[in-house]
Amino acid sequence: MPNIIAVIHLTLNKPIVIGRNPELCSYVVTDALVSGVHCKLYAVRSPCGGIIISCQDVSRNGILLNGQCIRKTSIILMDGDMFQLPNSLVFTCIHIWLGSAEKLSLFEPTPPLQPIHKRIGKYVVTSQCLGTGSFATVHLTLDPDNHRQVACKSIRTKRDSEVGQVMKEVRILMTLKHPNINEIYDTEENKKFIHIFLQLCTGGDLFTYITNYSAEGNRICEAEAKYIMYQLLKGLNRKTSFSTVQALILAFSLQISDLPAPTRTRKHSIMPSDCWSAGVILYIMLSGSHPFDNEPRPSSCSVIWGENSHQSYANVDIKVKQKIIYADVEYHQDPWKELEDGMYFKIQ
Ligand SMILES: Nc1ncnc2c1ncn2[C@@H]1O[C@H](COP(=O)(O)OP(=O)(O)OP(=O)(O)O)[C@@H](O)[C@H]1O
Repeated sequence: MPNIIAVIHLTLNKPIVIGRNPELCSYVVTDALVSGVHCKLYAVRSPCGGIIISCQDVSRNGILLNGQCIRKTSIILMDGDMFQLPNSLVFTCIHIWLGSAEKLSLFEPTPPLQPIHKRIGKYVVTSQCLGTGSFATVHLTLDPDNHRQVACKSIRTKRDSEVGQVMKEVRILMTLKHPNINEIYDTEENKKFIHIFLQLCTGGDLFTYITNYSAEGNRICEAEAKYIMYQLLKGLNRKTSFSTVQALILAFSLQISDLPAPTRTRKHSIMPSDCWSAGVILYIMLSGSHPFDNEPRPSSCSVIWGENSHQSYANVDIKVKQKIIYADVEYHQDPWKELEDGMYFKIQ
């Protein structure tokens, strides 16, 4: 049984800095191979409702994650993971959620007690699910050759034509290198799946960030919205003619998915559909609500009471589509009256 010399408690949205410099670090380790600021620990809420614990290495000598060397990158720490400062302390990550006992979301992926690993090419794909989208499932993955964790996005394919289309787009995106664009490192294909290995985002998603951490309730202040928007537009400006991308806000390592949008032409340096999506994101950041999708969704009660829930969902979708087509956006209510600068922008 190792000696436990200290326990570091990590609280949501309150980073802990570990290193040798007492003025810059909240947890000081004096060993010679430890850098002034060695690494930073974060706890943020995940889009699925759980908590993401991450460690950003900023050191000269790196850290060991379960015996693997990790350098100058951010990693996600799972329950039971061990990370070690070079020739120094070993930390075991234990997830204890001291918040409400209820599950925060019905869709929270419950990690298996014994994580399973699967080899795909040179990558070790873990059973830890980072999230699911309409077309793909994303798993936490190790890239042993490059000493880093990555995200593996697996898309199930049915037809060869689908594979060709997705791969064409992926190959174009792989040529893009920009600090505000989520990098695609590699791909692997087999008869059933295309696996895309992506830069790992450890800071959660923008929507969860807006709705969980902002002092203004469900929205963020104009200055921060401006800063995030600046980075988003820089990423979009670089990507110009590509149809899907995850713009990455580097400072927070947040990811933003493109929203569905009208058709595009090639006249602008940023595609019209991307401008439209960016406008929607700015609206959400400033107001805390969606400009078009703000109708209440049918509750599960409607199923119990025998109502046709598919029909109710379809009705809401039709209303949302109509609002988009007629640019029916509300600017007269709170908070728009107080947002002087924000009023210069309008989604039309
Ligand atoms: N690079 C990444 N790092 C960490 N988590 C990721 C990464 N990419 C995706 N995820 C997680 O996986 C989820 C699903 O991602 P995916 O790209 O398949 O769908 P989406 O873009 O969120 O949704 P949709 O495809 O339905 O529009 C995301 O919501 C996110 O929580």
